[in-house]
Formats: sequence, structure tokens, C-alpha cells
Amino acid sequence: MADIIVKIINKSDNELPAYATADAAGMDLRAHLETAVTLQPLERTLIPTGLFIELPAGYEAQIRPRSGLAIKQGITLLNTPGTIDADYRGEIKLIVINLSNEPQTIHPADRVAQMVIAPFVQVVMEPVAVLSETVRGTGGFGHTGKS
Ligand SMILES: O=c1ccn([C@H]2C[C@H](O)[C@@H](COP(=O)(O)OP(=O)(O)OP(=O)(O)O)O2)c(=O)[nH]1
Ligand SMILES: [Mg+2]
Repeated sequence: MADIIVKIINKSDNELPAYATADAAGMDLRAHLETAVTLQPLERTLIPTGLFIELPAGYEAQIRPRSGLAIKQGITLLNTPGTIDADYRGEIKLIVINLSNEPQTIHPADRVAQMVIAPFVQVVMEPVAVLSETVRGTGGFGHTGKS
């Protein structure tokens, strides 16, 4: 498989994002902070990463929570999965929220999210009067039952 090149500028002292294991899907993103930030229950904040990327056309970066932080501290991302567009040239920032019942602290260089690079397609919308018939039809939202 050909290497997919993502250009990156790192304005933090943190190490560059990297895959932690051979077949990891995501690269962890670290908080670019001078001092620790404490979030009260249900408080949200924007955490900078110091990272700026240039994705190839046809690719997006998905910003996802880390499961360890979610289960241990109730920290997640409010807009998960966040979308980094290929034409975005700003800093990658993380919309972090504390869903636990206690204050939670994020320290400088903490790994608070992970980034998955994925291909996508753009489509052409074709307005029509009717859609094709299927067995499912308009059924949804659990209409096939639970067990
Ligand atoms: O978690 C995120 C989500 C988005 N972005 C940046 C990159 C993305 O390309 C841009 C816009 O994101 P999105 O389309 O999700 O937000 P919007 O509210 O639709 O803003 P816009 O009108 O700028 O598209 O913001 C981040 O840094 N972190
Ligand atoms: Mg948008």
C-alpha cells in the first residue's frame, strides 16, 4: 500500500502523533497546554493541540475520544467524531467535556483524543420524485426488535 502523506506543523513541545502499535487505527493527540485545566461536571472546553495538518484531497481526519479516559474519568469529546476537513489549515482543537460527577483535570501533554485518517467520497445529489422499494421500506429506529 502506498504511503499516504499528511503534512504537519507542530507548534507544541509535544511529540508528533504516531501509531502506538503496528496496526493501530488512531494516533493519540496531546493537549498543548501551559498549565492544567480542570473541568467541572458537564463543563466543556476547547483544548488546543498545537497541530496543523494538510490532508490529501479525498481524506478526512476523524477526532475520536479515548476509551480509557471515558471509562475512568468520564471525559469524552462533545462532537465525536470530530471532522477535520482536507482544506482546513487551522489548529486542530479538541472539544472536551466532563460527563462525570466530579471535577476532572487535563494536564499539559495528556493524550486526550485520537485521530483516525479515513478516505471519503463526495457525491452528486440527484432530486427524484420516488425512491426504490425495499423490504425495510420506512421501518427504522428498532422496528426489527431487540433480541
Ligand atoms: O473536533 C474538531 C472539529 C473540527 N475542527 C476544525 C477542523 C474542521 O475542518 C473545522 C470545521 O469543523 P466542522 O465542519 O465540524 O464545524 P462547523 O461548525 O461546521 O464549522 P465550519 O462552518 O467552519 O465548517 O474545524 C477541529 O479542529 N476539531
Ligand atoms: Mg462544517
